[in-house]
This record gives sequence, C-alpha cells and structure tokens, in this order.
Amino acid sequence: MHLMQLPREVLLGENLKGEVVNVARRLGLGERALVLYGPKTREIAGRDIEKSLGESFDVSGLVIREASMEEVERTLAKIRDENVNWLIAVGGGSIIDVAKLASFRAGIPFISFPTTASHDGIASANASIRDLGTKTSVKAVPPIAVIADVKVIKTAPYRYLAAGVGDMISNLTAVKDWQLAHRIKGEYYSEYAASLSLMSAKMVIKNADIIRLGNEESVRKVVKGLISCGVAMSIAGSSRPASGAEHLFSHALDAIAPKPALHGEQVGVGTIIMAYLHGLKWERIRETLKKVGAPTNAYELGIDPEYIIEALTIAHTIRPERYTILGKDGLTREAAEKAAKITGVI
Ligand SMILES: NC(=O)C1=CN([C@@H]2O[C@H](COP(=O)(O)OP(=O)(O)OC[C@H]3O[C@@H](n4cnc5c(N)ncnc54)[C@H](OP(=O)(O)O)[C@@H]3O)[C@@H](O)[C@H]2O)C=CC1
Ligand SMILES: O=C(CO)COP(=O)(O)O
Ligand SMILES: [Zn+2]
Repeated sequence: MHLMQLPREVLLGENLKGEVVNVARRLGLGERALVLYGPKTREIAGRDIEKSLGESFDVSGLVIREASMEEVERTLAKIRDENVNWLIAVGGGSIIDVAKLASFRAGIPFISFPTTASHDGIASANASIRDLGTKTSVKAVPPIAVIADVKVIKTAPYRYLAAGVGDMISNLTAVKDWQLAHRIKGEYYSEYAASLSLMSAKMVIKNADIIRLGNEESVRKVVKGLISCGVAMSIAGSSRPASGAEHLFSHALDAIAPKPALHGEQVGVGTIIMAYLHGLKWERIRETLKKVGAPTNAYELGIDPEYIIEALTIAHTIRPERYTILGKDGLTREAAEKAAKITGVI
C-alpha cells in the first residue's frame, strides 16, 4: 500500500499571524498548543503567534537550536509533560523538521509557519535530522496546515530566497539520479512526482529575473514552488524527487566544513557539479543561480576548496542506499577536483 499524506489547508497571504487561531479552530485542534521557534524567529513572529494563541488556547513555547535528534527528544519530553495536543513550527527548515518528527513520533498534528523561503521542507512529509553526526532523512508527517505569511518571509535577508531557488533547481539532478536508480536498481519511481518536482525547477529558471527583485511577487512564486516540491516528496513517499547526489554533497559539507553555508546555497552549487557529471547543461543552472544572486562557487559559499573536494569524494558514503550518479564507489579525488574546476566551483 502507498499512503500519501498531504496538508489539509495551505494559506498564502499577508498578515497571517492572527490567522493561526482560526485555522486551529477550523481543524478542531485541541486545547494545548506548543509553539516551536528559534532565538531569532521567536522575535520575528513566534512571540506574536504565542500571544494571539494564548487568548483561545493553553499555549507554551520552546526554543529549538538545531535540527538534531536531541532537540526532537527534548520536544517530545515537553509534549508528554504538558499533554500537548498540537504543535506549530515558526521558523526555517531546522525548526520545521524538528516539529515534523516530534509530531509524527507523538502522534499529534503540527502547523508549518515558515519564516523563510529557503528550503522545500515547508510542506514535505520527511524530516532531515542530524543523528550521530550525519543528516538522515526520516519519514514523518506533513503539516496539517501551512500558513505562509509573505510579509514575515520578506523580513528574511534576500540570501534566503536565493537559497530557496537552489533547493528547487536541485530537483533537476535529483530526478536524474532517481531515474538512474530506477533503471539500475529497480527502485520505485513515480513519474507524476518527478514531473511535479521538475515543474518547480523549470519555474525558477524561467522566472529568475522576477525572483531577483526580491519583492512580494518573488516570495509568492518561490513559496508556491517550494510547497509543490513538498507535495512531490509526499507523493513519492520519500525525498527522492528533490534530493539526489547534490544533496549528499551538501550533507557531507555540513558534516566536515567548519562553517557550512545555507542548505539551499550548498545544494545549488552541488547541482552545477552533478549536472556536469550527468552530462546535462550545467551552464544553464549556473546562469540561473548567478541571476538570482545565489553562490556558484566555493569562494561565494565561504567554504575552502579543500572541503569541496573532500565532500565530493565522501558524498556517496552518506546514504549508501540512495543510488546516484556517484555510484557505489564515489568520485576519486582527481575526478572530484576536475569536475569542480571545469564547472568553476573551485
Ligand atoms: N525535510 C525536508 O524536506 C527538508 C529539510 N531541509 C532542512 O532544512 C534546513 C535548512 O533550512 P534553512 O531555513 O536554510 O536554515 P535554518 O532553519 O537552519 O535557519 C537558518 C537561520 O535563519 C534564521 N532565520 C529564520 N527565519 C528568519 C528570518 N525571517 N529572518 C532572519 N533570520 C531568519 C534562523 O533563526 P533561528 O536561529 O531563530 O532559528 C537560523 O538562524 C536543513 O537542516 C535542511 O536539511 C531542507 C530542505 C527540505
Ligand atoms: O532537502 C531535501 C529536499 O530538498 C530533503 O533532504 P534529504 O536529503 O535529507 O532527504
Ligand atoms: Zn533540500
């Protein structure tokens, strides 16, 4: 059996902090709510939401510092201690992922209230969580509702929007890797999920000039594309349509680089290299990233070229069960260096 779970409500608009109460009532969520936020997103929107919810619900808040299993456990303990009925995640990808997994483990619903358009985990059913040093992709639940407040998302520095473009353009190589795994390993492949995922990638290539403006229309376009990616992942039942070798490269960088860049920035650069390895038109990908002002090389990522090469050579070991263009043995150091040099990444 293939179970597809999707959000029941998606709100995209302005000034939606006060709408959380109405959504929760409409969906019949229980009396005890827990708001998860980061130190910054608490100030950006979390505190306001907590206050407005407080008028109708029994609410408490919890500051989450990273997407790790420890933070999931800490959230689960609070859910148990306070008999929490539902969660709301106010933040970037890390906060949403912690809510996603805690909600799944506790068997309670969660609302996704993104404060950035930097990643496609806003509406997806899988969580990327650091466990024992590396990022693992864990099956969880999608949010019961997504409330995307364009005004809040626009408070984030432009860099985050450009990162969202990187996370969407990565679908081009992710789908290629998925097709490869389907042909070589007989892995399940969903043409529908793949097409939906590619649609977001093509949308950013076509709309790079509009996105570059960083206005409300740009935010709306990017958010819609990111939500579609999440739906594609839910249809597939895994992150396959949106995560291939370029993501393994980014997860490797997160594990070894002293100061990693944003997820979407790293996967964008990874996409250039993996597109080259796939024999795709990698120049077009680089051009789109340049157009939207996203990093296209090690220098712009703020990461030493040595870590780029190392990440490329170890990427295939991150999730050996996820077959990609890197194959079972991965890239040799020479091949990694050559690919990174040809594509101008180092
Ligand atoms: N499950 C899935 O399908 C997916 C998961 N991911 C995961 O998402 C994570 C990346 O998410 P990303 O959003 O890039 O990074 P983070 O969630 O790690 O957030 C990065 C920083 O941005 C801050 N921030 C958030 N909103 C704003 C704002 N409006 N203005 C200013 N600063 C803000 C955060 O503040 P604060 O310190 O308050 O938190 C944090 O310090 C990775 O862990 C990645 O693996 C990515 C794609 C898909
Ligand atoms: O980031 C993702 C899709 O963009 C999903 O991440 P994983 O590589 O952790 O499955
Ligand atoms: Zn991603």
